[in-house]
Amino acid sequence: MVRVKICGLTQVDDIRAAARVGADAIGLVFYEKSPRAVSIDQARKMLQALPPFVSSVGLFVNADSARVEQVLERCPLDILQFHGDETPEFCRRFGRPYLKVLRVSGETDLRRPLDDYGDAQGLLLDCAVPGQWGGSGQRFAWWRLPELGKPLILAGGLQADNIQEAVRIAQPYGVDVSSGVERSPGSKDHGKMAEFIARLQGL
Ligand SMILES: O=C(O)c1ccccc1N[C@@H]1O[C@H](COP(=O)(O)O)[C@@H](O)[C@H]1O
Repeated sequence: MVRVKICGLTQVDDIRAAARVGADAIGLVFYEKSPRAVSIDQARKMLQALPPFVSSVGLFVNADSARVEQVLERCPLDILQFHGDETPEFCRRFGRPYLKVLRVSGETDLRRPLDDYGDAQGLLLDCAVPGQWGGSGQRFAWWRLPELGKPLILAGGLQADNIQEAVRIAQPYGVDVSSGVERSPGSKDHGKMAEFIARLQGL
């Protein structure tokens, strides 16, 4: 079964719903310019509602180390997701499991980034959209991802209607969805979250 992360949650109710419908991980956006950004206080409350065996991921975009440390001091995050131009040195500075995001538009040689970010838990592939860091709802041209000994996670424009095709083509370790399960930016649609996971289970 492909692992699922639902990202960009902003409400305690969304956390409970994501866990109920079977998400393996939830993502909280600590990037102030995102419509899905959460404050540290909001994140703490949401994480308190997280049931066991569901991982929490904190998403950052070119944050400075002090900001990441400040979040980590107050929020018990399991994994960091670096969605900007962070260097390998920066990503490993916190001594926490992390995912590095690569923005791609189609078939890309992943060996170099895998070497550079050799201690990452995995690489997450999102669609390259000029002027946007992520959460764009845009997909890239999927291709069969190679076996390179590191989990590869597919993101970018995923939704219930295309998730089966995406997984059949790319065969990723996991998928990450945000805008495809929303009614408006930052407001998750619980029915769409359930449908997304049901389609994956139907594969
Ligand atoms: O969600 C955001 O607002 C966001 C902002 C900045 C960087 C990344 C962001 N979200 C991540 O982008 C991908 C794709 O999202 P979508 O499913 O196409 O909406 C995903 O990893 C989100 O977590």
